[in-house]
Amino acid sequence: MTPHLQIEDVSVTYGAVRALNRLSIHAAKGETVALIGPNGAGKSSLLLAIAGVVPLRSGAVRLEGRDLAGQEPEQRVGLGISLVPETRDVFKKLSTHENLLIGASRRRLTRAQMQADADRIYALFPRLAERHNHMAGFLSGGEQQMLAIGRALMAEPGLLMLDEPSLGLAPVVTDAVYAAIATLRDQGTTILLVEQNAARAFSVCDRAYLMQAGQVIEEGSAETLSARGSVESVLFGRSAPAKELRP
Ligand SMILES: Nc1ncnc2c1ncn2[C@@H]1O[C@H](COP(=O)(O)OP(=O)(O)OP(=O)(O)O)[C@@H](O)[C@H]1O
Repeated sequence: MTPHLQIEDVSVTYGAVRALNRLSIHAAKGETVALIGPNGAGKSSLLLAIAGVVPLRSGAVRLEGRDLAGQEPEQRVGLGISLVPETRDVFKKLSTHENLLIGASRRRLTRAQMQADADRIYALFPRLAERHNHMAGFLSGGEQQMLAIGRALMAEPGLLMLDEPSLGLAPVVTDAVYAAIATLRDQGTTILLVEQNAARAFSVCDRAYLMQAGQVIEEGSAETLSARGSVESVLFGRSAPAKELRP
């Protein structure tokens, strides 16, 4: 069966820096796939390349078999690809609700449809409902992360890419964000999740790739990778008891 997303032999360079080196991964429709690796492994570059924000030096990005070469980032959003970057960009001077509506601006919706979609986001993140009228710039870091995810969801993506969604968040806020990710997974969204917090990623993913220096060095289920102690050696250059990394 054709994978939902297929990355074939992709290389990305920034001048003399090679961020991705002939990397290949795939995700089936509805699968949640984690990308785990240390700083500089190329995780963000991979998401940016899929979103069309950074160009490929070689290789191909395919969505449901279709080569996305030449598709601009906006066109890729139209094809169902949404990226929530590490910077969790929100329009700071607009309200929470306005930020959500902007997320749906490419879809031709009536006001009632837009409100219904926003209500679904509020159900996913009740905290945003409480803050619907607040200016986004005054939200906490965790609320801004929820809003960035909510805005991406308003585009109704088939493929949602999340770059370090737990970064800098308190554990209780991370719990809320991961509960939402689990709900999206259960609803059948294909998710590509970049995390340094392997235990969190393993709590929701079907499969993970371990990345280092722009390449995949191992792939498998959370159980397999935990049992092998692979994550510790990739992230910290050492081996540790597998149970430490179980969620
Ligand atoms: N805009 C850029 N210009 C030059 N080099 C870059 C740029 N962005 C990333 N790099 C380099 O590309 C390599 C991969 O970086 P990337 O941010 O994709 O890794 P990462 O795994 O996401 O790391 P992090 O967790 O720190 O974000 C690194 O060597 C990084 O310094």
